[in-house]
Amino acid sequence: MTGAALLGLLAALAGVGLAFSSGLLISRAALRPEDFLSLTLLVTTVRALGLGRAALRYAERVVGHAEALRGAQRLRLALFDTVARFGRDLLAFERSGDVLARSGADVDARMFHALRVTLPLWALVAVVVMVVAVLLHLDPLLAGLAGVPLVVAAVPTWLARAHVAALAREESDVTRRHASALLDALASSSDGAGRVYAPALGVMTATLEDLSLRLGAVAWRVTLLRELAFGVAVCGVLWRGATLVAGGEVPGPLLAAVTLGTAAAFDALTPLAAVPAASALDRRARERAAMLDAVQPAVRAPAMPVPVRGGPLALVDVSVVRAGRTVVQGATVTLHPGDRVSLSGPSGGGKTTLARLLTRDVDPDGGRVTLGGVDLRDLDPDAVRARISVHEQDAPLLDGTLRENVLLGDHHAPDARLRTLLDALDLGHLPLDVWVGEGGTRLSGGERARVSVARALLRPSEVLILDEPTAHLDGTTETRVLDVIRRELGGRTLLLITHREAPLGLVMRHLTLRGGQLTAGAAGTRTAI
Ligand SMILES: Nc1ncnc2c1ncn2[C@@H]1O[C@H](COP(=O)(O)OP(=O)(O)OP(=O)(O)O)[C@@H](O)[C@H]1O
Repeated sequence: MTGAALLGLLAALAGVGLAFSSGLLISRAALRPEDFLSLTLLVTTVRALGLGRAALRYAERVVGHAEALRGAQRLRLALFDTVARFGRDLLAFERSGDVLARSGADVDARMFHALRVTLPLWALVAVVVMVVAVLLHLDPLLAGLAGVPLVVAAVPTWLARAHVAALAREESDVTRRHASALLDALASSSDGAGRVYAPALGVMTATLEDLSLRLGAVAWRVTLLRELAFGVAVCGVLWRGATLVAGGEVPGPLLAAVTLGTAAAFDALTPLAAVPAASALDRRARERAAMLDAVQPAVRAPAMPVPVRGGPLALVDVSVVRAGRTVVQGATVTLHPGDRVSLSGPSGGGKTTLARLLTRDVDPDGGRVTLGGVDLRDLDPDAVRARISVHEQDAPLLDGTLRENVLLGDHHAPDARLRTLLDALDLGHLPLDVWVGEGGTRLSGGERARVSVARALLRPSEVLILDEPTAHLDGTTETRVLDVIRRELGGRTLLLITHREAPLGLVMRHLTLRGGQLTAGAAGTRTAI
């Protein structure tokens, strides 16, 4: 049992003890106020239990939440490790609403399991045992009249557990689907597609309302039966206690004590109502975690990685099949350190896929991708990626300031360096502190791309992969950006993916990917430098 559970259990027992001793004190004080010494002892007991119960509750909350937060930290780190395995492909496996639910509701369900499930069950057992043991000492019938309703009051919760668990699981599933659909609707609201989601969101909202009403209906029935059991127990104890007092078998002051003690014991039943739902959500969260663990990401790190030693990056007879279609077939090319190569070809022809082979975001279905002659599959993917700086086609930006986004390239870059680079990229009108919005939505497509290019250029790396860095730009700005790339490149290897004419002086070789075939030289008027 955890420290918090032990404290909670003691607090529950202290609550019953407090009611019992208070009843005793009130009756004693009323019947024999002159018996000062025994009253002093009772007053002290009541005070000790009152303060003790508050202190125990407080300590249980502090210790319990500290334990839960430590558990949440472990769970979140494990979750980040799991989702990080998917790299940039995460959203091909998980919808963003699901990722949100995993890091919110699922972690909550698992971290509070001990407080919401284990503790209430232990506390109830301890309280029932204590009350029955004390009352048995006085009279078996008295013990039965208090103990039986206490146990019976727990039965409706027990009987309703499967129903409540099913409703809670459905509620959590619908909430997750609702979050996913809402995020999709928000993400696509600019082209009106959000309206497509409205009917489905309406249905899910209605389902959630219905589920909440059905859970409420179960809760009030369980509460009503618990209160009935409470009434039966208190009346029964009063009746039997009064009979015993009248017969002289039990001293009068004990009547108030056992009645109040029995009433207080019912407090232990209150948290029980939440146990089936909490337990079901914990199980659901564990199942979902196990399912995600079982999914194989596109790439896996080797158990014993070979140390990365640099050298040429090469594709050796590489083939890639995506969605049943061969997008790269038998591609062979070597990028020597300092090479500057452009890659063009029709849309959907596999250029980005080829770049992702080099960063090991995907593995080839045939052939090998090597760094310094070693297959990337034998290297630590993080170490490989640390050597490569990438500007992705859709230029994803994080919700934050311009400075925060560019600093992702190099955390130590001073403001002056950022400013010079951004000014050179024609972004002088954007202050470093400007908020770029979620995904960079407060910037234009061309501005977003240039921020992403700045970040890639800033990153200390040996290889630079720029996937259509000038796709959104007018001719003048494009020339400017290509000049900056040329200046900032230094001796780095460059792979420039472009649909446009690769600029003279920037690249040394042209590659074309067409119909899955990678060929040297480009169609049309290109001139190799
Ligand atoms: N994660 C994925 N799962 C399945 N298929 C994919 C995935 N990513 C890309 N594809 C498919 O692979 C093919 C090549 O895509 P890729 O993005 O490499 O093309 P591209 O040449 O870069 O295109 P563009 O010039 O339009 O950017 C496409 O048919 C695409 O649908």
